[in-house]
Amino acid sequence: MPQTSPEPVIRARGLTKTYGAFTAVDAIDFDVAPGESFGLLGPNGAGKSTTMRMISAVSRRTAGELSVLGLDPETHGPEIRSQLGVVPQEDNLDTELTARDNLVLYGRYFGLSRAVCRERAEELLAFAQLQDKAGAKADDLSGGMKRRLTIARGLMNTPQIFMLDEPTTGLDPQARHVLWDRLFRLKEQGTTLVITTHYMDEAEQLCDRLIVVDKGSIMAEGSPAELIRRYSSREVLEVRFGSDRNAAAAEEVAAIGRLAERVEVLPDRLLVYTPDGEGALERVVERGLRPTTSLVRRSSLEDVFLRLTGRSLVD
Ligand SMILES: Nc1ncnc2c1ncn2[C@@H]1O[C@H](COP(=O)(O)OP(=O)(O)OP(=O)(O)O)[C@@H](O)[C@H]1O
Repeated sequence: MPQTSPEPVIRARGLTKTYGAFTAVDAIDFDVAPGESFGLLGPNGAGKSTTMRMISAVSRRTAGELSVLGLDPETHGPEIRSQLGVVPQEDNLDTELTARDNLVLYGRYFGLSRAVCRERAEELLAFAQLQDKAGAKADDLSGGMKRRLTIARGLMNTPQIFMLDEPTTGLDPQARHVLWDRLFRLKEQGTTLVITTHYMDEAEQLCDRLIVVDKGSIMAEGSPAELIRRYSSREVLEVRFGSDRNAAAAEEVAAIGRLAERVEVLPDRLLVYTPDGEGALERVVERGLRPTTSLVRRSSLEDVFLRLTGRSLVD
């Protein structure tokens, strides 16, 4: 029997948003399958939040088609919003309320009974590892805890699609890992996740598939591994020669035959894209070039972004 792919839970065709003469989202096409963890990866201003707001039925599209759970956000905003969980870029908790009351009150907005809200709040406090903070004012929680509480709050209505705008921006590495672990659990439970991020490692950790967006357009689409395969080499040799020597060294490195698929010159180092980083380093050294430091690593989404846009995504 031919395999039929499931109906997408989000379908965008020619989706566009303009603000006056400025085009923030420029005719983008994408589908999100049920249970998928889908990412929008791009720098600040790429149009990620604007796209999220159109999906969440809080901002109207200017042109194109958009369907969320089979419904048009233009005409079915309330129905769509009741099925979505939303974690905005900035935490907007009620700072004077306790962690528990933030959850209960939010559940009440969705028309859930007080008893259901209380039960669900306890479950989600446990999920967010905040049981011992249940009675603490939201304002007194750390940044990572506030973020976990915002995530718990977004799950109060047991959403079919969970939308997270830059979930870990501003958090320290440990807090980010705790949060990734929680999101990974949701993914395992089959919740569809839509995540925007400008962190490559976050996209690699959490997303089954992603679109790389820049200036309102989609530059590439695929799984992290596919994108790396398609747009980068297997390994990258990073060499530094000192800032005044990098450009000259780049020409010499590029001149070494069959050494590299591509050489990128960054202000502080050269990136040599090659199937064999150690071998490439040996040949650089054989040529009498003496880098001050060298490092061989696997290609990452950062390399994909650099290839696609000519710019580095790191702020
Ligand atoms: N209400 C608005 N009026 C005018 N321009 C806007 C408005 N909202 C967003 N923009 C512009 O649209 C572009 C895309 O913004 P958007 O917030 O979607 O980007 P982003 O990729 O989410 O980046 P960030 O992570 O900084 O939010 C930006 O140039 C932004 O200044």
